[in-house]
Amino acid sequence: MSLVAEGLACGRGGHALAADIAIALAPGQGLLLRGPNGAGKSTLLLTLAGLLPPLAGSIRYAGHDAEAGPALHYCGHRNGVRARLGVAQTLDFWAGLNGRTGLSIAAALEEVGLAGAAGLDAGYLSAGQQRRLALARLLVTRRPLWLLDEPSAALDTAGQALLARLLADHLARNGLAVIATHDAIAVPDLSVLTLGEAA
Ligand SMILES: Nc1ncnc2c1ncn2[C@@H]1O[C@H](COP(=O)(O)OP(=O)(O)OP(=O)(O)O)[C@@H](O)[C@H]1O
Repeated sequence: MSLVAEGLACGRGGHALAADIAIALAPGQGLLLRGPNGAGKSTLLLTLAGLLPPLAGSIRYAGHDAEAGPALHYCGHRNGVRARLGVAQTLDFWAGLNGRTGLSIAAALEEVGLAGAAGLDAGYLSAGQQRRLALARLLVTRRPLWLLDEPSAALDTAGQALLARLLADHLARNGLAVIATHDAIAVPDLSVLTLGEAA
């Protein structure tokens, strides 16, 4: 699959935060969104996800087989974790909702370093562990495009290395990714789009 956005403007309440955006991502390519607080990075991700309408321009996802399911994962600031639901149950819920097209629940928890916490209520996880659980959702359902908003928030050094590895593996499988972040992401050859100063 490839992603092409042309002449794209995005904003809130009809007020444009970023305009004239051009994005072209081929299979295996990733894009970092940079820019100060309020520049519109989250707004652009929501627009690419189809959760906000573009104010101008077009977004095309070419070469995706709709019968294979939705093209993208949107992973926002919130982890989507319910305190009283177990860790494995949480992931099982998401896999049931989104499709069991990736790793098993056990394998995904192992991958993100949460195998030992599988039976705990998710509310007992630390902030970084909850973020790891949110990232595990990307693994139990395979989708070609990952839209990630501050994915490294609360992750320790090992968690950031894990995130980089998951991203590199995803891109190596011809996936695509757009990542809004203030942090360094140790994945080679990511392109960068910097949005302007906050109003
Ligand atoms: N529902 C809304 N109505 C009006 N303005 C909004 C709404 N939601 C967000 N905004 C404004 O849009 C601007 C862009 O917000 P956005 O979250 O896209 O920025 P960001 O670049 O992701 O910032 P950060 O680096 O802090 O995450 C902010 O000034 C914010 O206050």
